[in-house]
Amino acid sequence: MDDNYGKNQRIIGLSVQSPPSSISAFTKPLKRSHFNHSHQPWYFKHRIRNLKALVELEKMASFAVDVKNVAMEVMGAITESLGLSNSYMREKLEDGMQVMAINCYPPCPQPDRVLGLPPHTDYSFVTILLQSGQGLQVMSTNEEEWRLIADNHGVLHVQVGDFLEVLSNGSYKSVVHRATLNSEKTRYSIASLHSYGMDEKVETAKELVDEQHPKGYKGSSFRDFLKFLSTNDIAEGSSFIENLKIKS
Ligand SMILES: O=C(O)CCC(=O)C(=O)O
Ligand SMILES: [Fe+2]
Repeated sequence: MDDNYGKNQRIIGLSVQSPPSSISAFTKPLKRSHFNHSHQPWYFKHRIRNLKALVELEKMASFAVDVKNVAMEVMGAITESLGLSNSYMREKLEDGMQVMAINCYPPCPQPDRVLGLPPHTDYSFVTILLQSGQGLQVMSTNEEEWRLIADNHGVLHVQVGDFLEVLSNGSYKSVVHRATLNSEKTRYSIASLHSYGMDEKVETAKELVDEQHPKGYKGSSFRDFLKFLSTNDIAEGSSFIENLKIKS
């Protein structure tokens, strides 16, 4: 069987809201997008050529703004749950980055033999995912089994990423997840990953560090993550969060 059959065809749009300027933007695409970086550049070229595509792009932009608002709300509630204020990271997150990954998984005749996306964690504080059908699986907290996330139409799935594990000093754990395939129909997902700006380091909140809870993670930025990506293969099991852990 062709090894790539049914595998994720990923199209990435990056939105950078603070300098240095962006690779490609979704949140205000008609004003300031430049789709010069994509795993499949033909996609955007094709899409922005006609009016219908522009309308779709506008829908995507408005979805991106809505999702960002959800992420802001969720992160406010999470920092509160950690005993920090609701606005603890509001400004940095507001001015930060939102990466939208649109994933397309064509049907596969032997879905048990191939994965759409291999197990990984996301670098983000939170990832918010919309899926067209089920396929996302998360590793249980005891690391013993994969759990399928139900496909409730239109429901947003919120998932903890590496930066939240760092900020919370390990109270929140970055979720290991993967995408599985099915033999019947193409599945789409839109993942929205939220973080600080390119060079803003995420540090463990000092309020969460004491003698019983020593600082467990090195600080890092989105650029540090990109550097890590350039020399490590996440598909082969390299883990950014493992790399940030301070070994005692
Ligand atoms: O398609 C999915 O269900 C997962 C997507 C994902 O994990 C990602 O884009 O990082
Ligand atoms: Fe992911």
